[in-house]
Amino acid sequence: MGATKNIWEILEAEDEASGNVASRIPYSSFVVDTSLPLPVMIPRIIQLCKDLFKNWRELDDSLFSVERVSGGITNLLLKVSVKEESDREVSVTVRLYGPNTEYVINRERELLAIKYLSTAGFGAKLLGGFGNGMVQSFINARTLEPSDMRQPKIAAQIAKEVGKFHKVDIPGSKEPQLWVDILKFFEKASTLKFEEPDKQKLFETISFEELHKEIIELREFTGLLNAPVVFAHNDLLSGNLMLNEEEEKLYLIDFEYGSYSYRGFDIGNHFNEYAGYDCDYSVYPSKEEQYHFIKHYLQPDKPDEVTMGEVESVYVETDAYKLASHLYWATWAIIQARMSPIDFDYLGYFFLRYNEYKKQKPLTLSLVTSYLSSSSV
Ligand SMILES: Nc1ncnc2c1ncn2[C@@H]1O[C@H](COP(=O)(O)OP(=O)(O)OP(=O)(O)O)[C@@H](O)[C@H]1O
Repeated sequence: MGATKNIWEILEAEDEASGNVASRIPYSSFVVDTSLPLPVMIPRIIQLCKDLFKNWRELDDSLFSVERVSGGITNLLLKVSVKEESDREVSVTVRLYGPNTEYVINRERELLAIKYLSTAGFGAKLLGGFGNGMVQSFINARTLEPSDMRQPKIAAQIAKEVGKFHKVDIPGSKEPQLWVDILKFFEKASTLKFEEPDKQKLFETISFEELHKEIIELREFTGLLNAPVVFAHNDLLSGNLMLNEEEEKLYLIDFEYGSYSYRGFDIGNHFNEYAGYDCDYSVYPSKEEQYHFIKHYLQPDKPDEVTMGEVESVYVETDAYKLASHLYWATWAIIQARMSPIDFDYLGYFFLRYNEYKKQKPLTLSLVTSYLSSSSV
């Protein structure tokens, strides 16, 4: 928890140095025990909100209502609504970090990203921080389902928003983190021990030597593309896309995995997510659907004027880095299988992603090789 506080101190110092004190985000050292049942937790959440926001301090607890927001598998997300006046209700979300999430999420990187991305108009506004979580604005929109993402109009909206997101400048190092993160996951995953004998047995069937070789080879191979590096979301699954149809406004949310990375990774990873948690890769977008997305990504106002050369280069990068996305989430899943309190078959998920990686690899290698030999990359 101390580490989280340090990050807030750094952000505060940055604001002070840049004279940006007016927009300073309140921080409370309050910690909410995530194992508490919701009725016991509610008064603590109200107390936390009062501690953070001065204008709520004098309000009676009966003016607050707290409910669980469904959908999150990593964190506990609550909606707090406050009747500030008889005709004015304000809602915020309170996110409590899930136990052990620090093994796969760099909170410092996440907070920096939220700060700059929310200023650039992406995601929910950051309103406050506390010992084991943060408070953000509540977004009035529906969360997408995997099947929504391939609807041409929605796909174009997503592509356009991702294109804008990739243009945001986040201060600090611009070194791509993809392989650093995959290797970090690998180091942790390869040294785990499971208490449950069944899980340990299944874990022992994983060849870490082979997995390591695949990671290094794919890093070398994708490196040949010299692919552009952007600040990438890295987790563009349907649950992280919210759409307000009336306002035609699409929100990219949840920047937990955001980092500088290859644009093809963000797009290939998004396409892999058409398959949902069931990993039905038969629904991976067709070449035509990918071109539609890529054209809107590259030129939202005049998608038909994008040159085929530009479309083809993003298409090839996407296909190459979709393999990296399988390796990323496969190694991540091994750690989750050991660390996450969530009842999900993470080891099964590892095998689904790794097997798909092996299945797709020959086709992708031949696509990239013929692209490289026909162009002067
Ligand atoms: N600011 C917000 N306003 C309204 N709803 C939100 C907000 N943030 C998240 N949600 C809803 O909560 C769900 C889970 O949020 P989020 O993805 O941030 O949590 P998570 O625990 O990191 O989940 P996962 O691990 O599945 O990505 C979203 O799919 C969305 O439906």
